[in-house]
Amino acid sequence: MAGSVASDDQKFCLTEVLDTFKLCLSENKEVYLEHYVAGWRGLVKFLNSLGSVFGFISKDAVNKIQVLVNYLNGENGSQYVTVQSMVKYELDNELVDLTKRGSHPESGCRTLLRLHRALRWLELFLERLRTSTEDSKTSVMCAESYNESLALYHPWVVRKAAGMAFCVLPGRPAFFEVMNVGPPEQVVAMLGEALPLISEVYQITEELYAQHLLLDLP
Ligand SMILES: CCCCCCCC/C=C\CCCCCCCC(=O)N[C@@H](COP(=O)(O)O)[C@H](O)/C=C/CCCCCCCCCCCCC
Repeated sequence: MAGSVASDDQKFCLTEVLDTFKLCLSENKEVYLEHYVAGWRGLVKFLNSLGSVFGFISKDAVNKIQVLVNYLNGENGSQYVTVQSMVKYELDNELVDLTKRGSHPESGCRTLLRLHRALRWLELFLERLRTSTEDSKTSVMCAESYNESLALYHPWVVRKAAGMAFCVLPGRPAFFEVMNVGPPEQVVAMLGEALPLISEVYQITEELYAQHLLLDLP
């Protein structure tokens, strides 16, 4: 099975990812960047356990996570505690390329936007997984979710490569096993718990970006 090659510290566990997404929201519904990137790190572990064909996707996600981690650990790290404070800081200090790529090609705002769009893919995919039946195909669920979300922002060549990678996704039983939660009923229950959290983080970020006209950052 694809997941068995992962060493223990690299082994994915959906429960851990769920825990990080639980920590993402502050009392006043701000999104903590530290936990947001930790959630993505957990998901990348899962992706890596599916094999090297997903390497180009994993690499892009890791690069983007690293950009945000560098901001968090950098001299202005206190401005990057929440997505809300990051947006305010970068906009107030003109650190975002708003219409075309220029002197800030890797702003926190545009980098997070790419992961934010991927979070929508995740939400759609997990909902399909949750409501799927034993004979549902993960490749089809993944492709449909991708076409409704991330694909809208990707050029043909990326869409093509992603489509080819989806074809080698393991079937639903093996996929559920890699999720490392337990029997299918437990996976479905866990997904039911995870989805509202992921949706809330997505919605809050979406509204913040819409309010500041940041949804189309180059
Ligand atoms: C809970 C268990 C089940 C779900 C586990 C899912 C694990 C997924 C982990 C990571 C997902 C990858 C996130 C990819 C972020 C892509 C960001 C992006 O759009 N990047 C493109 C644009 O970047 P810039 O050029 O503007 O800097 C970049 O061009 C992308 C390149 C790579 C291709 C991205 C394809 C994304 C497909 C997402 C589906 C992943 C398939 C996972 C299969 C389970």
